[in-house]
Amino acid sequence: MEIIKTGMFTIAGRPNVGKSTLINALVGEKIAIVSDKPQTTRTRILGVVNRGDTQFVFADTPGFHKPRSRLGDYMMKVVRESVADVDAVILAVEPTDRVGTPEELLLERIRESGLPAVLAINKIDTVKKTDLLKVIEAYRKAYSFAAVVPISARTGDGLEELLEELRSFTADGPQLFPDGMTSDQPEKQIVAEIVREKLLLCLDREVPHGTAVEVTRFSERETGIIDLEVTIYCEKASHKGIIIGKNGAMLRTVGTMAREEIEKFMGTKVFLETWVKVKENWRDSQAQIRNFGYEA
Ligand SMILES: Nc1nc2c(ncn2[C@@H]2O[C@H](COP(=O)(O)OP(=O)(O)OP(=O)(O)O)[C@@H](O)[C@H]2O)c(=O)[nH]1
Repeated sequence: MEIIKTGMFTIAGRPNVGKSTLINALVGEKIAIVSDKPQTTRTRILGVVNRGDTQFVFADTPGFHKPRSRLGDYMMKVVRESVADVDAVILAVEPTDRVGTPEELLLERIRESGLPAVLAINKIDTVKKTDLLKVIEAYRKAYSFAAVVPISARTGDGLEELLEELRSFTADGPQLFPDGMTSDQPEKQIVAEIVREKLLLCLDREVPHGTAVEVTRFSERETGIIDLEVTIYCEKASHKGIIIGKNGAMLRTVGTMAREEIEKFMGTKVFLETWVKVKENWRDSQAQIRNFGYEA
């Protein structure tokens, strides 16, 4: 069907509320990495969903938090900018009946922007219906939302209802992204993010949060096989040892898990070579941050 309507939406919410899971579930493909550790998402990621005559474009944003380093400053900037230029804001919240400080701050910003806000109460697979009513009531009292939709990004519950609510904020306009394009993320970046996700999964919190991943080689053979070389940068020599692990065991595990997922994503066989390098304090250096694709 020809696309004649488009809408841009931002998904705001505290760290770990499930923004990346939601954007992946809406798009139907993994474009953002997910982990149980907060502050996983570093850059703005766009996800594209076509339904009938409408194209929905979603922007995932880094979790709302207090900056502690330059990378933190940059993430806050992305959050601030992401509420501009959109048709409506989706505020994703945990299914708890107390409006927390991060939510109050986000609502403050949404109010200032004058944009309509749709409340998406996520993770409803973890609460009873009666408790959900209390959550709805607490949020209805706190803000006048254009709509309130209980969802589970994990099971897919409520997602079509969410799209239906968002349809009223779309406007007549040309298709923004071509058919088949589900994200503005270049493949290289998605590959790097998959590796970072596996680091987050396999290592204790402190180590992966100080890492950046760069795809240093990406070439395709005539047979379709893809050769990848990925360099993992960490902040300390001691972290390098942890990432590599005893006899390289940790790096092998991370590499295997990443490769399997990259193969699924690319739809072809992949050879993955991984390197670990120390780059001290990269998080505090503007130039380095830009170098890793987090445009400041
Ligand atoms: N039970 C349940 N868990 C969920 C749901 N959605 C997300 N999660 C889990 O919540 C955790 C955080 O999910 P993410 O999607 O990474 O959260 P985020 O808001 O993008 O996090 P940041 O990148 O830190 O801002 C993961 O462990 C998810 O599996 C849901 O609907 N139900």
